[in-house]
Amino acid sequence: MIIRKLFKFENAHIVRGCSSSKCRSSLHGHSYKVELLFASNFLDNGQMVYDFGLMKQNMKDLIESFDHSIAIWRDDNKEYIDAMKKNSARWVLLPVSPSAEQFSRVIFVMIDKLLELTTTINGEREVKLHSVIVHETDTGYAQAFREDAYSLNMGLINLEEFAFSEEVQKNWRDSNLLDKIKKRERFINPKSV
Ligand SMILES: Nc1nc2c(c(=O)[nH]1)N=C([C@H](O)[C@H](O)COP(=O)(O)OP(=O)(O)OP(=O)(O)O)CN2
Repeated sequence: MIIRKLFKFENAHIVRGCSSSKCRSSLHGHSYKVELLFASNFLDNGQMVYDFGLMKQNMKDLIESFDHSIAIWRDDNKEYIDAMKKNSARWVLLPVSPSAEQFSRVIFVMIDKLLELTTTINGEREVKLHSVIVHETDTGYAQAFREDAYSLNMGLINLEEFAFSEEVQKNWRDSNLLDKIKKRERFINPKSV
């Protein structure tokens, strides 16, 4: 069975090198919709694959990092990167360019790592992240499956190379969220949410 949970955020970016001129040369924003799809052949004590409420903790915080922030590709030109960081309190620096495709891969890797490190306590079994869909507009979206997220053909997504501004980190329930994931520390799901 597959379940899906929708998240939303507002984000600004430039996607260098693409064919659409307005997209590659002007800073612009989108109201993103992100769908996380989880799969399991089992149900938990509440007869659910994975309680949607549990997704609104650290998973939501990771996705909300992009809300009202600027997604910056670390290989963009230094002048642009410095200007974005100087003028926006909320920014996320990524090892890949922020196209819908790369956003779906980035979010896949973040959520997948978090899920892998999470001890579930309500009978959840073999819950896997199936795919991540990122709707950039009402008419265009990208869907990353596991093989896409970890495909070297599309560029390595290494969490070590992510940087979140202080203002972004301040809004995480757990201010060490990313460091804990990087250090592969374990998370235990709350009993009640
Ligand atoms: N495959 C992709 N193509 C494009 C991406 C992308 O991430 N992946 N991104 C863009 C731009 O960010 C652009 O702002 C969105 O482009 P577009 O879909 O053309 O947006 P519109 O709102 O103009 O779409 P309409 O369907 O015409 O309303 C470009 N391409």
